[in-house]
Amino acid sequence: MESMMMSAFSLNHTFKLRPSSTPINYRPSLSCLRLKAQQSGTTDGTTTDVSSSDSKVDVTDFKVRNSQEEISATQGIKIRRRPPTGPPTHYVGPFQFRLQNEGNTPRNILEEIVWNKDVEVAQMKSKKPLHTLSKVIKEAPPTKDFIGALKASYSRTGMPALIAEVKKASPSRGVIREDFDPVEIAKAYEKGGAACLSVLTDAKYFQGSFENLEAIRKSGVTCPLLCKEFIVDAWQLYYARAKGADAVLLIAAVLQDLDIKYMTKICKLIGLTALVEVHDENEMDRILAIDGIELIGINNRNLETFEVDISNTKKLLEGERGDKIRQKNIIVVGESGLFTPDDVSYVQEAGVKAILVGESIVKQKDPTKGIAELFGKDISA
Ligand SMILES: O=C(O)c1ccccc1NCC(=O)[C@H](O)[C@H](O)COP(=O)(O)O
Repeated sequence: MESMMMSAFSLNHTFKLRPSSTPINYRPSLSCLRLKAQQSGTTDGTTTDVSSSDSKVDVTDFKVRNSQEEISATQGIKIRRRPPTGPPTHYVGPFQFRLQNEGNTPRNILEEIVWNKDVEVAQMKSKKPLHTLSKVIKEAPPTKDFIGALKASYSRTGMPALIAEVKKASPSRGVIREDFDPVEIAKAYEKGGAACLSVLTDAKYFQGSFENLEAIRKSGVTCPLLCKEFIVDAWQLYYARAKGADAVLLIAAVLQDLDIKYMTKICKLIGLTALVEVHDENEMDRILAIDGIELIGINNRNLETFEVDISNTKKLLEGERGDKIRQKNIIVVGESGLFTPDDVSYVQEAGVKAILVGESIVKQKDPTKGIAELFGKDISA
């Protein structure tokens, strides 16, 4: 079973589910590929071309999507990874219309981001297939120790290690910093004592880019870099690594348990640290049940509603969950909505060893000073 799943990531397996006119956002996900291989009777995950009969394809595709929804439901995942009913198309003469309905309209911003990402990744993948990325990665310098940097900073300062976010804009805040120079900001963060940096690479919703990530990596900044993306496909892990990332974000609200399990394995294989992000008790319990997780982020922002509440970090670290985290030696990162030294103390008392901060420091004219203000002291020395 295990080898079959790993082989689903391999390049040589192309899945031809529909004729080429099919919208790309209906390509099967990582998990779909696994199911597909099972359903077509292959034991090694290799391709079965089922395109010879369209109706057979539609039924299989429908079953696969339904199975995925069932798995997500049993895990309490509300985010639908792609539009469940597909975009209905209507033709009037030469014109094609798409009508909005419950099945093809995202329910919230996170769902919208993920649906867009699915399309974007399919396009990027066709331009840079995995074998090309594998070659780049083989030649690339080794990654930097993300967790090591967090631990070293915590020991040095006695305060949560800072993952400082290079963030120009966001869906909840719009443009946060107009005069945005990613390299300058990254250098200012490093000077101010940041242990690691988080670089947003999503263009559509955050005005970020992989060019920013690459530019920061090549600028002489030595902090380990987190590629802050919406990962929906294992290919993105290779892409992030090829572009200079040392760590990636895996969002539990989006990914099923098995995806998280195998993506963290791939991360280890290619030298990346996985920061697994949770927002509620159910997501925390799911992640604590997976072996090998070393770094968990608790997001204080509800990505479906934008509501920010830093007591979320405390809530998820109380009682048995906190005990389990300590037993497993997992480092916890408090994420979002941290603006003052009191906020930092609050999440530190709750049990975090690191914090991920964007808005409050990136919007300061001098982000180096912004860090000192956030901590209430200079943490650079
Ligand atoms: O920031 C948003 O509006 C947002 C919306 C939808 C999905 C993700 C979003 N943000 C990602 C983050 O969690 C933050 O960038 C990060 O934790 C830093 O938060 P902050 O310090 O509040 O800028």
